[in-house]
Amino acid sequence: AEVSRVSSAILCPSRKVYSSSKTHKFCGSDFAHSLHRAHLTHCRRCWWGGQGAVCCDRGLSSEANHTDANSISDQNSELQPAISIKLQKTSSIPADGIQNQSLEGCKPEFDNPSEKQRAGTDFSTLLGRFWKVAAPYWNSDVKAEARMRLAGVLALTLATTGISVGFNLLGRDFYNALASKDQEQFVKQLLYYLGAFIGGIPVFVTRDYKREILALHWRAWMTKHYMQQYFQNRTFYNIQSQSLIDNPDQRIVDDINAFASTSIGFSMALFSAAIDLISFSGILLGIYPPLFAVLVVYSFGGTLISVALGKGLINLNFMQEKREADFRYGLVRIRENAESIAFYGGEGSELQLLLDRFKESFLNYSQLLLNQRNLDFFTSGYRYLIQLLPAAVVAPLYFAGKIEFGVINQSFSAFNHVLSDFSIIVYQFQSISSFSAVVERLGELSDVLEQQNLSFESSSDKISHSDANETLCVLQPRISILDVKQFVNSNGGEHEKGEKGPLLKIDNLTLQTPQYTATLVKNLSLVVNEGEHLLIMGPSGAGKTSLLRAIAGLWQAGKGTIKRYLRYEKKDGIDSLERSEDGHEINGVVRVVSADKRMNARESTEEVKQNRSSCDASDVLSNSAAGHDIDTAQMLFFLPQRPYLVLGTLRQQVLYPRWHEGSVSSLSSPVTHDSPSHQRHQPSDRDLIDVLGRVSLSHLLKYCNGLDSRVEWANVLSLGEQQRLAFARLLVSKPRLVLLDESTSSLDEENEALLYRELLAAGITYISVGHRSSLRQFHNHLLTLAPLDDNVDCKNWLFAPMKKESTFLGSAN
Ligand SMILES: Nc1ncnc2c1ncn2[C@@H]1O[C@H](COP(=O)(O)OP(=O)(O)OP(=O)(O)O)[C@@H](O)[C@H]1O
Repeated sequence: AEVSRVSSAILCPSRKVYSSSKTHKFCGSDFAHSLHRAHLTHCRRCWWGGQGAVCCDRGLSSEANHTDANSISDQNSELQPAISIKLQKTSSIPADGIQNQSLEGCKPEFDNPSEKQRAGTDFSTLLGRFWKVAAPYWNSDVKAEARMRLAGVLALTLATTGISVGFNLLGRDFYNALASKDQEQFVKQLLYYLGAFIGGIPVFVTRDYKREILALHWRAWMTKHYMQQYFQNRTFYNIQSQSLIDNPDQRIVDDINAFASTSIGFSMALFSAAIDLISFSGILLGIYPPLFAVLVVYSFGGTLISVALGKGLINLNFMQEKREADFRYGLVRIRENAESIAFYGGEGSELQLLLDRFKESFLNYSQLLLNQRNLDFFTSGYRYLIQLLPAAVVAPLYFAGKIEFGVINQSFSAFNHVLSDFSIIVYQFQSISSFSAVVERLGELSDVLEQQNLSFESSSDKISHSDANETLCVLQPRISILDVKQFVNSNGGEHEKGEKGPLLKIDNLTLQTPQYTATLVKNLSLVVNEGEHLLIMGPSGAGKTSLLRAIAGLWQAGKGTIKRYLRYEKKDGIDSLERSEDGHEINGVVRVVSADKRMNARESTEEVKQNRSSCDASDVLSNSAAGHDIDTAQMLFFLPQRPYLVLGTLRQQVLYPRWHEGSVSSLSSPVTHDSPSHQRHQPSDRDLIDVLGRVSLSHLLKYCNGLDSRVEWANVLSLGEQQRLAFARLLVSKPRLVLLDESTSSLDEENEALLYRELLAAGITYISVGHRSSLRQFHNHLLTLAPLDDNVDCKNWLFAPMKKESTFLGSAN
């Protein structure tokens, strides 16, 4: 899409309305994204209006060529020069209309990015997208197998064309025998015909079967490929939290399926059309050359008219897919939140919301049907006229006695073949339009996945695009997250006796929301040592959960460093090449910064490549998602307020998220020191039952018939039970550090104390977020966050040791 359409309004409270005056070759979401990255969306308040509004506060450099005196560039911007782009004042949106629409904070992203791009997808973009989506499979590690299958299908298609030509010749002789009342010849031709059917039909059936099989394998490969990218570097999370595209699930399930089967179908149709054209054109030219000329004029005229009539169908099909997916998603949400809705008595509102969604689908489909009807008026006439056309052209020759009756039938058959080859666009226009929508949706998904993984890997945090004279250059500050590998001593001990090393160091951290729209924490520095538990408090919305997100690596917008000392490596395995400049030795422990995020990204890519090599339909489901930093995830655990319960058995609930690997840390081994990943083992039933007992959930075993019973856990368990189950997971996994986000909020004080005691006993260090003052007694330090005041340039946090008002920790230690 063109930027001038997408960002038709760039609006700011203190400035006027701008739009790009020039067409850029960026699609809408790329552009909007780039603006976000460039910190152009820093305003706290902005005005909205028009289509695809992007609000900005600073960042456009003074190099920008403005036609208005009220320059949009911000001389105070820390980030300039960030972007060089030609701008002009737009008159499309009245200023009054805008100023009446003030919103709290900037809207971070388009509501419906896909919808903003609807206007401008041209044929070459579509073709580019098709190539981008289709090509990887044919160049992948399974390319030899894929190409062999394709060659087989092509050979069968060729064979079926040959058989069709044979039928055509047989038909001519058959009708000639009939017309000349030659019974002997007629019976002979009839037998030939039957023989040809018996020999030919299996070839047609086998071709169709092989074609479907090829499409299935292609789909399997693409599904795995897209899912790997979707899970890599937590892209699924970014897509959701930043609303990058709508309904990725539908794109992965339905669109890939449609893409693979339709691509194969169309390719084969085109291939057989080309062969047919060559074979039957000869026959037709041999019968009567003017007939061929009539056919060419007829089919080209028909194609042009159908393209003109049906051009709106592509967009309508695209939107139909989206509307249907939105409607289905709405219903899924009802199922997931049935109880809350029932408690609220929200049926009426939900019904209305869903009906509104369905209405959108209905209206779009009505429009689609209208367009199809108009196209059908034409295509039906086009189809029926060909019943008469060849006979009308050739009949004078027959009446003049220049050709036999069988030739009329032969010309009719050849005409039909050649015409349907020439008219492939007319006949298939509706399928082509829905296929184009599929290509676009998958192209968008592919762009977003690529962009996410690219931005993750980009070492300079600088993304630039160039387009002829226009250059968009974006600076994107991000928090550095360093995973520091620790090497255990040969005696298994990590530190000198009594020494507690750091688990987490935060250095000068400024944290912002993912689209850089708001700053939540400024210049935070703190250290969490092993066994020193931190409580984070502060008013709602101050950024407590967001800080945990940053520590977990989910949010990286901002600056500063977070170092996590969570990974182990055997000391014997030290590779000198792994040591970075930061590597140094403290108290006999070698600490090496060896696994920052970028390195993980490269490792992940390698892993994905390896996984790709073994991709076939059978292992699509068996292979685990690649590209996740398992070691760190193992050592760092996050417990949200509302635990996520998987669809599975009680055993799987407790072992989540590692049950598929069969590798969790030993329940009997000490947590903090000797737990390199290779020493983990699958906990026994006894271990699991024991751990359920420790979190007061033994009753579940009786109530639901053992560890392997399958129940809709999220519906059956109370929120407090779910929170206790989450603690059971924690005790099984035994991470070094756990982030607890109000994860005991639904529990009574007694159970809360019980769970914290278990954590202490297991030697797990924790960082809790909470509002209840009862939590204080379980922690050594308190971090208090306050909402950030933009007008005051000072830190909004206080980090201090907790007063010894309770003896809980002292007695526990
Ligand atoms: N994905 C997001 N994009 C933009 N802003 C967000 C996003 N998620 C949260 N925020 C905003 O960030 C701010 C901090 O949110 P956070 O969840 O960290 O608050 P909190 O201190 O944990 O609040 P509470 O105590 O109510 O849970 C809020 O103003 C919230 O609206």
